[in-house]
Amino acid sequence: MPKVLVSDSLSPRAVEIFKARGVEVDVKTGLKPDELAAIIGEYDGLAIRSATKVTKEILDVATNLKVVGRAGIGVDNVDVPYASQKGVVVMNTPFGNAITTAEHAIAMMFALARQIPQANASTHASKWEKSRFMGVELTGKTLGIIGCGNIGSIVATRAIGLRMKVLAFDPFLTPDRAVDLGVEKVELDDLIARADIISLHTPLTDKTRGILDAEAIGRMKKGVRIINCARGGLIDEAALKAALESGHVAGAALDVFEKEPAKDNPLFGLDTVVCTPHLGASTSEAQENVALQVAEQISDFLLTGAVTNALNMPSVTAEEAPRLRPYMKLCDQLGGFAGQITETGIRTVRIEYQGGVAGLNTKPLTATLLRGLLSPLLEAVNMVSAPIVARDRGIEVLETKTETCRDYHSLIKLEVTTERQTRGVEGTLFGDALPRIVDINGIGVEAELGADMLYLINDDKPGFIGSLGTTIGEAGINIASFHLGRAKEGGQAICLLQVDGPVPEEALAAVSALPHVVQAKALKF
Ligand SMILES: NC(=O)C1=CN([C@@H]2O[C@H](COP(=O)(O)OP(=O)(O)OC[C@H]3O[C@@H](n4cnc5c(N)ncnc54)[C@H](O)[C@@H]3O)[C@@H](O)[C@H]2O)C=CC1
Ligand SMILES: O=C(O)CCC(=O)C(=O)O
Repeated sequence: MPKVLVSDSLSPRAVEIFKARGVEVDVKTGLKPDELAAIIGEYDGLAIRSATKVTKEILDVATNLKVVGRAGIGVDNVDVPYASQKGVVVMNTPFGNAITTAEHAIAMMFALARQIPQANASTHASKWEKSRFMGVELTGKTLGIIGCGNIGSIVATRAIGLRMKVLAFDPFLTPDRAVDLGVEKVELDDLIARADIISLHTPLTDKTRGILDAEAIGRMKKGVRIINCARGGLIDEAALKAALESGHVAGAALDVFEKEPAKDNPLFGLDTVVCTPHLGASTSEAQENVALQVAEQISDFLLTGAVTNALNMPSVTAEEAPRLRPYMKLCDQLGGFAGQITETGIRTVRIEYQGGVAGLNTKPLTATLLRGLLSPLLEAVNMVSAPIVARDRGIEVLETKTETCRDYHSLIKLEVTTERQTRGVEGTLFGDALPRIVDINGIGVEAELGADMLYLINDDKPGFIGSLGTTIGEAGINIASFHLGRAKEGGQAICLLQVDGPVPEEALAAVSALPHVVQAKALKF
């Protein structure tokens, strides 16, 4: 039974779901990094919010970990590239808390416009300062949204409902989507110069870090108000403080801070600043949504192999997973075969899916082929990291799909071009379940791959098979199955032998030394 750790406070629904799905679950919140490191090795899955930091150090000792599920959107508390290297799938729940967070941004906008928190504190203090809290009306004001994805676009539609004019800066926002939303798509400089209120809704990346720095703030309208319910590092806090103190910025509403938990921050104590402790996602509805989703996603992955909302792996639905499984086995074998007979640097990998398989989700199949191909050549490559490793090494991966297939229901062709040559291997499924290699370098075979194989390229000469059998027999190796193929009579031939155990080096050397042998390799699957 797979075992999951819930290390941040999640709705109890998550635990109920894990248990109902047959996943063992422990809840241990508030762990220090060394405490998490001491126990993480026991778990197959980890369910988190933002408090747990899934660092390199944690991933290095997470020897059984297969999946990290973030009950929420931002995964900046997870070292995703390193998790990919380690083969750990990282998932989030991209929609579960979007409405709630957008509503928080709108609430912050009202809080700023009418100074509600300050007026509330003053009234509680029996001051009745009616003339101190002169607000601004939102109707007719211009809201500039930076990052118009899930949350930004919900904020936009709510703001339009408030009769505001909405500008959006987002390089990935299409003009059609902007029209559908009713926003004006603009460049950042334009937004900064025109907005009365600016609300941030981008992830924190190298490009967005400090997107509102001293220079950007300096170019804003005097009296601008700024809302940040996304991530702390998006605003230069020192620059914001200076602009608030000079009166250039009239107010800021911040849910997120450069350093969290924010117990001590340069902006604390300023009368023009409204703060909440990263509450954007904190409604019972959103927490229920994300807990439920993350528990389902983690359980699906651990129990069925279905992949939903992963940041570092192609999606596989629960329906697809059982159909893909035999093809994944075939891809593993095709990739592993090609990888083990490849000796020089790979330049190009061509994958062709023919027939029925072309209609399936082939992304996980390609990831499996690449894993199989690269595993014999590189250490610790897995399905998650293989496509990244291939790209980083400049290996061109070309994928084509053809719905027709001449001889089989489905055929997967893998062709690998190295510095020296191009080699190909093709495979199919018998009875929709049993992987078979049907072609190696243009020579037809029909081979089932076992754990230990002996692969030979030889000249097609009389007596060769006999001498091969004798040599192998003398080495004490039992042959389980024997597959032959040749290009033409007397031409180049291949032998693929399934043997009962690893082929010792001396036996391989004896086979290699036989007359007519061009190449001999011991393969493992
Ligand atoms: N305060 C809180 O509790 C919460 C905060 N968040 C934060 O909100 C962020 C946004 O969430 P979603 O809208 O769901 O994400 P999303 O991925 O749907 O939208 C983000 C948008 O930012 C855009 N973007 C990326 N780089 C940009 C750049 N350089 N300039 C302008 N736009 C850029 C993207 O194209 C995308 O449309 C999350 O990354 C997370 O950090 C999310 C949930 C709760
Ligand atoms: O889990 C939380 O409270 C924070 C939510 C958040 O920041 C996110 O989903 O990105």
